[in-house]
Amino acid sequence: MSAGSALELADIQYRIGAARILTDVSLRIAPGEIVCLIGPNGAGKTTLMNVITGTVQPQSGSITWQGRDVTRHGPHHRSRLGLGRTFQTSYLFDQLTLLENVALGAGGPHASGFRGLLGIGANARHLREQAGESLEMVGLGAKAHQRVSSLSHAERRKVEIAISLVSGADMVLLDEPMAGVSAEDVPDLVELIQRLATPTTSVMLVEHHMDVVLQLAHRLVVLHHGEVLAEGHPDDVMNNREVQTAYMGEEL
Ligand SMILES: Nc1ncnc2c1ncn2[C@@H]1O[C@H](COP(=O)(O)OP(=O)(O)OP(=O)(O)O)[C@@H](O)[C@H]1O
Repeated sequence: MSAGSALELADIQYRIGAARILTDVSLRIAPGEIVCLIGPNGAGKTTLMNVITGTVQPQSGSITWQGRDVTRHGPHHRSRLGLGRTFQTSYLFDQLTLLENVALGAGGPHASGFRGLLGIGANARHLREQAGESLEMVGLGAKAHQRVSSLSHAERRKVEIAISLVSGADMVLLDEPMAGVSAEDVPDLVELIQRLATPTTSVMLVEHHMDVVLQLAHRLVVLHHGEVLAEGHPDDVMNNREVQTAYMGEEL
């Protein structure tokens, strides 16, 4: 692995039948970096996020996380190693409170999460305290005991981010975090995502709203037909003629 990389993908190939979904994808993400993955519809962005979390297994290529080869590790194992999960569709439990959702998410949907939720076991109080702190961090401390069903889209996103924080992720993966979020809530969520990136925590996100992308990204990676078309500083990438051509007819 190259010095300074938290995550490194090398020559990822992923096919479904004869369809080449990802071809020769290589990229590196440094600790503390915010990387935005962009590209036209169907470019392979969500699939690439799934390759990183381990829900999709590439036919070849390697994934190195903090110096360890995790290519054959499943999603739970990667999550335990601090490689966070993606959230595209909301999976929160509407009838549970924010605190219960975060406590459940903290331990994963298995043993420690359920014990935290039910208040069973020595770790339960600790887990609920952590969940409370995490909700404070995302600005939802005052709503900890409300049901998730009462929240706006933006607040749901924040709960998901709180879960990511409490599970100790060193990389937070966000798939379209602004989807469904009303315009007035966007600045707040942008600011929260900026705060997620610390010297040890990186953020990778897929986002279609270019104004959000340009506020957040330290670096852009452009996927097109499953290949990396360009990567680098946002200004350079946006001025790249190949990128502009790839986006013809698409929202840029
Ligand atoms: N299970 C599947 N079976 C067949 N084709 C699939 C499957 N999953 C993804 N694809 C195809 O792989 C390609 C990449 O899909 P993916 O969802 O990763 O793109 P995307 O860049 O995230 O798109 P969008 O911006 O529309 O969300 C698309 O052509 C899609 O139709």
